[in-house]
Amino acid sequence: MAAVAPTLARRIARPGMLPLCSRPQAWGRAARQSPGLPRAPSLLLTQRRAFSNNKILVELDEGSGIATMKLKSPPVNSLSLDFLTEFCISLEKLENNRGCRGVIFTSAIPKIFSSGLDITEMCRKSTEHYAEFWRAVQEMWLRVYGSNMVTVAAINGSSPAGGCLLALSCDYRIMAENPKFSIGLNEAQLGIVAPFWFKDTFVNVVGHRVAERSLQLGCLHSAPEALRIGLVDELVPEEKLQDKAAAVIAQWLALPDHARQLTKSMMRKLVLDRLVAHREEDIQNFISFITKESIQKSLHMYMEMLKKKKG
Ligand SMILES: CC/C=C\C/C=C\C/C=C\C=C\CC(=O)SCCNC(=O)CCNC(=O)[C@H](O)C(C)(C)COP(=O)(O)OP(=O)(O)OC[C@H]1O[C@@H](n2cnc3c(N)ncnc32)[C@H](O)[C@@H]1OP(=O)(O)O
Repeated sequence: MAAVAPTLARRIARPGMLPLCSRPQAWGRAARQSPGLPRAPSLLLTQRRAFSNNKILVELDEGSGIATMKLKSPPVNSLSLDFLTEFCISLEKLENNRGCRGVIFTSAIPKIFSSGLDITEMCRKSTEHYAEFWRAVQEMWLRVYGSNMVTVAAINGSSPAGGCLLALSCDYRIMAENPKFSIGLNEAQLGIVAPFWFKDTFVNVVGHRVAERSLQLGCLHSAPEALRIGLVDELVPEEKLQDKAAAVIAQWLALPDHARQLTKSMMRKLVLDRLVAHREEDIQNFISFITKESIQKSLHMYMEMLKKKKG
């Protein structure tokens, strides 16, 4: 996979080529297999297929049609260009497998779901690098938010910024009920601004007032608070998280696919179309913003603060 990743990264990045997400997704794609009766995944005698790359483990239960994508990029599952590339490859494989109808995103790293975008990718790099990186961030969001599959985030650790975006892009969020775990779009704390599509996704989940306050203050919400403001849908003990996620997906999959998919598309289309229509402009905005000396200083200070906290 290591050899494949840079090739795909270039494919995502090259403006002349069709981006992966130009393939129709939740909007205009044929429905997946009919669900039949709802079945509890744990009761099925079925085959499990697994594949993995350097950073993501994927297991597909062929009986239930539910896959689990486990993020495994130590130390903190930061969303680097390589990670995002491998993530999109894995998700595309599942999208192309008509037997796969639902995906659970979770982490293989204790206490951390994802630490968000890899800050080192945004520090003192070339314009070309920033363009490639930001296109990959967009691609992840377009793929998850626009997925035809039922998507559930099983949030088994802290999930700031880009990690929170991944969870927000799913159909349902279940978090481990540990008050030490936090989640939110904390960009303002780093001296940066959440892009409009992060904001739109957040508003669609928690509503305008809660989103505005939380974004302006760069809040990281503890798990109980995240439940209170509707940022996550439920809390469960950590050991029950995966079973609960599978049970929720089975429940959603009990409905006819075409009705669920068209409804999802209707709810999300405006927000998705907005980025699709302004993708290049958004990349240019990111580059102008991130190359400002004041922003580079803020990011540098934030990284120093993380290191100090450790030592
Ligand atoms: C007008 C607007 C126009 C356009 C829009 C423009 C710009 C928008 C731009 C960007 C949007 C960005 C969104 C993001 O996702 S930014 C990332 C935000 N993430 C964070 O704030 C998380 C920071 N990390 C933490 O809080 C903690 O590390 C933790 C809670 C995740 C884990 O804590 P631990 O105590 O378990 O671990 P640490 O010792 O803190 O970390 C271990 C190790 O990992 C490094 N690290 C942590 N997070 C990141 C990261 N996100 N990127 C890169 N590296 C990270 C940390 O420094 C440690 O490294 P060392 O071992 O010291 O080398």
